[in-house]
Amino acid sequence: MALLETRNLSKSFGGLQAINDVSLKVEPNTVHGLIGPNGSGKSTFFNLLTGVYQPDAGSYIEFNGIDITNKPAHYIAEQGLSRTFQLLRLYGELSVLDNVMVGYHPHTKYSPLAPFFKGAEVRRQDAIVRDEMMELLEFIGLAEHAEIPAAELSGGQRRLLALGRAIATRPKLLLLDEPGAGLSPVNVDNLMATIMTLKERYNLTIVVVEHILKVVMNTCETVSVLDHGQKISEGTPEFVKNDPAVVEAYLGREMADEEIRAAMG
Ligand SMILES: Nc1ncnc2c1ncn2[C@@H]1O[C@H](COP(=O)(O)OP(=O)(O)OP(=O)(O)O)[C@@H](O)[C@H]1O
Repeated sequence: MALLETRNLSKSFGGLQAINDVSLKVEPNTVHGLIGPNGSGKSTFFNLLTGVYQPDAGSYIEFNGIDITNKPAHYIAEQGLSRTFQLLRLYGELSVLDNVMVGYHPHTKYSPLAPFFKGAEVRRQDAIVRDEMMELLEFIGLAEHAEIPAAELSGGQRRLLALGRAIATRPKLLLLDEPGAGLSPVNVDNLMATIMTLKERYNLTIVVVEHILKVVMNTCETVSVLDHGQKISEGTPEFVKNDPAVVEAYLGREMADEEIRAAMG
């Protein structure tokens, strides 16, 4: 059974059909890419999945066997659907460790005030959470920076931290919104490796929107392509890369032939 399924998903803003009748399935424990030219509807698609936007009538979204159409964002997040943002939202003054602890917080069983009345049980839980979060920081390569304020991290490290914080919420499905944007080529390679490691370690399913097609081609089992809000192609990276409809969609945006080939290469 698919972990996520949309059926006839549509969203219009006034006269503009930003998402047009998109049906797709995301299989569990896969990395699923979502690509398309600028303005093709990728962000809108994420916003529909996470309950930021309400879809048009006739749309249906199912996650983990539950109908999440028109459900509020907090309910959808509680079901285990989590996302990272293009714009980072880190707590700069908090330590790196505290930033991932914040992500974990909904899972702790005691009240947020409990640390002020630390009993033995609370201290025990604190220690367990700390150990788990340190392990997560090890995985994303930030353990040695655990105690410094997040604001002191480099751009690439902050992106890793944002990823770590999303994973700390223990999602079943993680939506990554352009994780590679602004990264150096070396960091892009690290990011790809990190995505794959985290997927295995935390048994995640990942949907990734990414303009750096190398990331999509190297990490995704399946790729869906949007153009003008419609799904125009879907399949393995190899299939999509060679699909004339996809090349056409990018060319239609006046991208030179060599450029698209190089980007997809
Ligand atoms: N809140 C909104 N109100 C009106 N129009 C919107 C809104 N959000 C998105 N749109 C429009 O919907 C279309 C799809 O935009 P969207 O941001 O989803 O595309 P995208 O594929 O994520 O683009 P990019 O790759 O540039 O981030 C665009 O024409 C955009 O202007």
